[in-house]
Amino acid sequence: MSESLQTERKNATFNIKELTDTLNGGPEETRKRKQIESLVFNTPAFHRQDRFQLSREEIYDYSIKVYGELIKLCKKENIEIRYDNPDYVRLVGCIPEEIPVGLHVGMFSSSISDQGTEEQQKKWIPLARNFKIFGTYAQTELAHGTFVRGLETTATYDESKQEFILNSPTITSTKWWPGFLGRTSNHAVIAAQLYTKSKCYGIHMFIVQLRDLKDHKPLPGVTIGDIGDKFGFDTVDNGFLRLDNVHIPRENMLMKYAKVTPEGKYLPPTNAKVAYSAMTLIRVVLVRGSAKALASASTIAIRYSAVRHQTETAPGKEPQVLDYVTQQYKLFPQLATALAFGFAGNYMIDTFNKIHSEISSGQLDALSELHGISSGLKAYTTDTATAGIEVCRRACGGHGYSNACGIQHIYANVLPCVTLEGENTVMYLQAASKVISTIKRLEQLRRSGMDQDEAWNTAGIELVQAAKAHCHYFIVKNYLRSLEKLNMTPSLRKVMNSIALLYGNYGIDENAGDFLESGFMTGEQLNLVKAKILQLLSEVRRNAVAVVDAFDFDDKYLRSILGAYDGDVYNRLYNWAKSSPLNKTEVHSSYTEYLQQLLKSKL
Ligand SMILES: CC/C=C\C/C=C\C/C=C\CCCC(=O)SCCNC(=O)CCNC(=O)[C@H](O)C(C)(C)COP(=O)(O)OP(=O)(O)OC[C@H]1O[C@@H](n2cnc3c(N)ncnc32)[C@H](O)[C@@H]1OP(=O)(O)O
Ligand SMILES: Cc1cc2nc3c(=O)[nH]c(=O)nc-3n(C[C@H](O)[C@H](O)[C@H](O)COP(=O)(O)OP(=O)(O)OC[C@H]3O[C@@H](n4cnc5c(N)ncnc54)[C@H](O)[C@@H]3O)c2cc1C
Repeated sequence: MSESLQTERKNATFNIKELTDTLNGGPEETRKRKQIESLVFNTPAFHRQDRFQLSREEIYDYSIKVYGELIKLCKKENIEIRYDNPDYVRLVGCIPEEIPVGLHVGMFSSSISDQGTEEQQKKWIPLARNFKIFGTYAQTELAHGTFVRGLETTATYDESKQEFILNSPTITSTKWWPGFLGRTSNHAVIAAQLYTKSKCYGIHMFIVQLRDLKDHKPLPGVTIGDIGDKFGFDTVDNGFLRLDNVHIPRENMLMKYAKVTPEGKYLPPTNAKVAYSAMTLIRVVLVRGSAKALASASTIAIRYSAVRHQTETAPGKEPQVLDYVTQQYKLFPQLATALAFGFAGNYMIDTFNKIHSEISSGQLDALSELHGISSGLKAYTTDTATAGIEVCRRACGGHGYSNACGIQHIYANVLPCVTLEGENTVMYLQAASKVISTIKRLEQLRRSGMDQDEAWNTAGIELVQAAKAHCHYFIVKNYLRSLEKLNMTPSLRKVMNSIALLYGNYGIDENAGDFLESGFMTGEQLNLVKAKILQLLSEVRRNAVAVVDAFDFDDKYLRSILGAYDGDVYNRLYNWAKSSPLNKTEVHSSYTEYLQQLLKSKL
């Protein structure tokens, strides 16, 4: 155990277990979480030492193995695989890889349970829940992702056969990006333009079988594959799909809201956007996912900064890097942001569950409001978390650039979330639409309108800024309100208040221009904010390691040599480097193949 970390933990002014229980929702929740996590951490199949030395194909193969192990484990422990089952969420939450079950449960199954009729749910949900079929959610196409109404895949109703015929009419209509589509899934919920009696009724969702259940071969009319290597998400076979006259029964259209009768008559839903429900769920999940990712990166960087000593500040005295105010200014706001986003994630899940049950009973009034706040928070938290994770990585210096740091994989897994489930700029504009549309509606009542689209496009930058400010304000307010509601001992509350105040003041300092421009604050007041930040950094310093310990991330989850609990960084780093495949032999074969000839040649 690193002496520095031991000292940090001894100096803490609060009880670490109390904070862990507070963040988990109580000691019983902590016990349940640790019990569930031990199932994963004690199953060797979930952990490969050489995971980051595998080829793309080996990594995919490994992810499918983990998929199978997870399903077996859930069956053995009688844990129902549902995104709204807390034990399942705990279990899948401690597996750091993106694995096929995410899309199958989080989008394929949830689309059917949210938008399928009773009969459709009775037929498909048991098949999905018992993994008799593997599904994904195929909406995005080669040329359209954001503009859902512009998707080109067609589903044309043939009343003589009471079937829909699905087609990819153009190269640009090729489904492109859906996770686990390329090699894994044998079914998909597919978004397509619905045609009946030669009229188009817009985007609707259809269950389509893609592969034979006996030999997994693509069915007739289905062309399918992986889209190739990506920046990250290397366990995921994001795929492409083309459909050539693929016939499905009428009953495969998800018809809880919109319907097509056997005679081909279209019956519209009360709110067409209910078809987008699966996206809203994932946006909600991504808020909490961003918090967890930033908390992981903060844990690694803060522990490492407590272990790392660098540069003499007095003869013979090399301080911990964490004692530099610049290092504190890098890392402590990330720690504060991770906590703030965690509380925002809890709020989002609670709000989603409340509105989701209303929607399930047919009350769709709050659908648009849920969409606005989930879109805005998804954009704001994923943007901020990806930037903050990179700050944490850079704060680790040279070793932060080694895969032994562990932050790279966190970053690579969170980075696509600024795009998937709604490109963030467009998502901000969904939050701004609520704010600005009310103001514009008032303006339009008082005077004749201008060209709305031109005004909207011209004001796009301010709209995004308005949405960001709205989200930031919401997160600060929710953070403080959440702390007020929590029972904490005075020692813990003092620490948590300092961190929350740091988050608020840091946010003002980072956006000083807005506060000055709006006249909300003067330069002198902003100087007070900067002074407050310095004071708060020194307050947080003493407890920073203890606070990240309270996140209670197992070393097997963090997979970080720099951020391991015991802080034995240098020995581990040396052994990790020696185990690199490149060091298998004393002399690499490239010497005899190439270098030796070079040395001998007369060049
Ligand atoms: C359990 C979790 C497991 C795993 C999670 C981890 C990782 C997941 C990994 C990968 C998953 C990735 C999956 C995907 O990426 S799926 C594809 C995602 N694609 C998108 O997000 C597309 C983004 N675009 C849109 O959502 C829409 O096009 C739009 C930008 C919102 C515009 O929609 P459009 O139909 O054109 O709307 P308008 O005609 O402009 O009308 C606006 C009107 O509609 C309301 N609205 C829009 N969307 C929704 C919605 N989802 N819910 C409710 N209401 C919605 C909007 O508020 C507005 O209402 P008004 O009252 O103002 O008219
Ligand atoms: C790792 C990963 C996994 C994915 N998984 C799935 C999946 O499982 N299923 C699925 O269906 N899809 C999936 N996607 C696709 C993803 O949902 C889309 O990429 C995303 O919705 C963005 O759409 P796009 O790619 O068309 O981006 P575009 O919209 O083309 O974005 C390009 C640029 O255009 C700008 N822009 C676009 N529209 C506007 C506008 N109206 N106003 C202002 N600016 C605009 C954007 O801000 C952006 O800067 C995945 C993507 C990734 C990266």
